Amino acid sequence: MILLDGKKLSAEIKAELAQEVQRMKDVGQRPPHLAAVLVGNDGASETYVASKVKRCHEVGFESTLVRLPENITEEALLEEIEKLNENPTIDGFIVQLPLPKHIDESRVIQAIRPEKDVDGFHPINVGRMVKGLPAYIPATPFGIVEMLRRYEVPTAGKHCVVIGRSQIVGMPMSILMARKGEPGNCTVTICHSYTKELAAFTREADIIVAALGKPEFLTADMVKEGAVVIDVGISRIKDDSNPKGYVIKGDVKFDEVAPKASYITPVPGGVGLMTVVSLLYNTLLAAQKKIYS
Ligand SMILES: Nc1nc(=O)c2c([nH]1)NC[C@@H]1CN(c3ccc(C(=O)N[C@@H](CCC(=O)O)C(=O)O)cc3)C=[N+]21
Repeated sequence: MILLDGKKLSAEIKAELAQEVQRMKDVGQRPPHLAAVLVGNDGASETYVASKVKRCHEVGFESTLVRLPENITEEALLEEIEKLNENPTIDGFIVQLPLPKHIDESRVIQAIRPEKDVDGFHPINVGRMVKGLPAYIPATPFGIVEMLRRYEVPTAGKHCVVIGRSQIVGMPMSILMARKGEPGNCTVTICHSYTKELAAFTREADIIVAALGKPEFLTADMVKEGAVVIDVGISRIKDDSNPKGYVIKGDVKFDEVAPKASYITPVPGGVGLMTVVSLLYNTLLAAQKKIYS
């Protein structure tokens, strides 16, 4: 079993980004600048956004955190987005999800200028990705593909089963694994809440991407010997014996699945860390106008 080590890989990628930022500064260019919009004060969202800001500084990017109150109106949020769209010193920005229930997420995402949509959630970027045109690839699937690439995990001709069909992970992940190229060239099955006999699919899978958001859902009996197992889950489970008051659990029952897997990602220390560096990478592409020239 080989551990797909997100900590090690993300550190490598951060070093590459830092070097590129230094090169930009050396030729008199300003560093890439990422902004994050955080509405309300959900604990997990606070942690993720704080981590994004921290990583920016580690590689020499500028970052701006736009904090807005939980009760902000949709119109006022759209005005904030328009300011970021128009601000020439900001290369890319994200609106942290989920948003409060009274706000239409889809409308907010569509208000982001595609050139600055470093999350890759705008329909223009989704459409471009599906068509194989230059596009920002959503950070979590991008990070997973980068892990498979750097560990040289063979994917061509393999059966990849993606559990979950979310707009931010399952859907783009399926498209990336099926598309021409390496990693890619997979036969892909998308499983979701209406799938009958889900275990019959996962037991056939050479590669499993668990992105359904149910802690320790994938157990050893659901996995073929030698499968590649990618765990996208991050659930906070209350645990008073832990100083933080919670522990993080993935969608995979790691201890029992790991001995059967050829490659597996841990949680924490796996996909989540790759997500953050992929967002930085997209911001670098934005600053260098590599997607939209
Ligand atoms: N507009 C938007 N874009 C996102 O990219 C986005 C989002 N909204 N909403 C929520 C999800 C989740 N997400 C994570 C980022 C980092 C870790 C991460 O760094 N995880 C660490 C530590 C986890 C912890 O300690 O809480 C690890 O897995 O080792 C996890 C998950 C980005 N998301």
